[in-house]
Amino acid sequence: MTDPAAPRVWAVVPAAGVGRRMAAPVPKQYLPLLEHPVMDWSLHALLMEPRVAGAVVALGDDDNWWRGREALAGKALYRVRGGRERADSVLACLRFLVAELAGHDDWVLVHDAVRPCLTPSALARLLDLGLGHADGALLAVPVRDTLKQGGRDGTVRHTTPRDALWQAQTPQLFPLGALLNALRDAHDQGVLVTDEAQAMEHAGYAPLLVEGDSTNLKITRPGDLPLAESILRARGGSRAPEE
Ligand SMILES: Nc1ccn([C@@H]2O[C@H](COP(=O)(O)OP(=O)(O)OP(=O)(O)O)[C@@H](O)[C@H]2O)c(=O)n1
Ligand SMILES: C[C@](O)(CO)[C@H](O)COP(=O)(O)O
Repeated sequence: MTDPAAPRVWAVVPAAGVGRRMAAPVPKQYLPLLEHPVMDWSLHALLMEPRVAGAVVALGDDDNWWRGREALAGKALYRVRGGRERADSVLACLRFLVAELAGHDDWVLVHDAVRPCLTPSALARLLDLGLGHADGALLAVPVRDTLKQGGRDGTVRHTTPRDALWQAQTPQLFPLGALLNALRDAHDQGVLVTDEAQAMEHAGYAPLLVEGDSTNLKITRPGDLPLAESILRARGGSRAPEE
């Protein structure tokens, strides 16, 4: 039973990329993963969380995943046209929410369509810790490898101290109004942000880092798909996404 006093949370899923680095015949969010499209797993992980009200998905013009879908895991799905950059796709989702669905005090949970291995426990931890933090919060993992700065000639320039470095993941959780303003200002100022937290930082906020786990990988290059499959199989095939 969800807490009636808790803010409403909408999932925002950017899924309009073309997947250049994957070099697959179709954008990677549509590739099969244990007999379901990658993005079904990502959406299912979000929508199974009781505190998530529904999802707005940014899709490309040549999408054929949607096929009139209106729900997944019993929650409402809405679609918008994605933009040139990931940030533009997220902004399109936020504008739709403000115009059509959301209330002023609602929050958004932005999650890459190509992160299919998000666990319910990591998502719950982010919501438990982040919903009370007005600057928002994001899942991240501490950097584990030694980091090298490379030079143009392919040699090491220097080793970067890693003790305070984190690898940002998604979901990233923010108050809807604050994130909309931050992304819109970053766009208007020509600041290309690669995640939502960067836009919020640019606006002067300090999002909370919530430790996730390294299995929440982003499907980016060909080797990532079999890795995601082994992660899901190790969880017992996880809970396959419902229609
Ligand atoms: N204009 C864009 C670019 C990306 N994305 C989405 O943002 C997420 C993370 O982006 P990334 O991994 O970079 O996906 P692509 O942009 O498709 O990959 P590439 O950079 O290799 O082309 C993906 O779910 C992707 O579909 C989006 O909605 N709109
Ligand atoms: C949002 C993100 O997944 C956080 O690590 C990442 O910045 C997306 O980068 P991409 O190049 O758009 O995949």
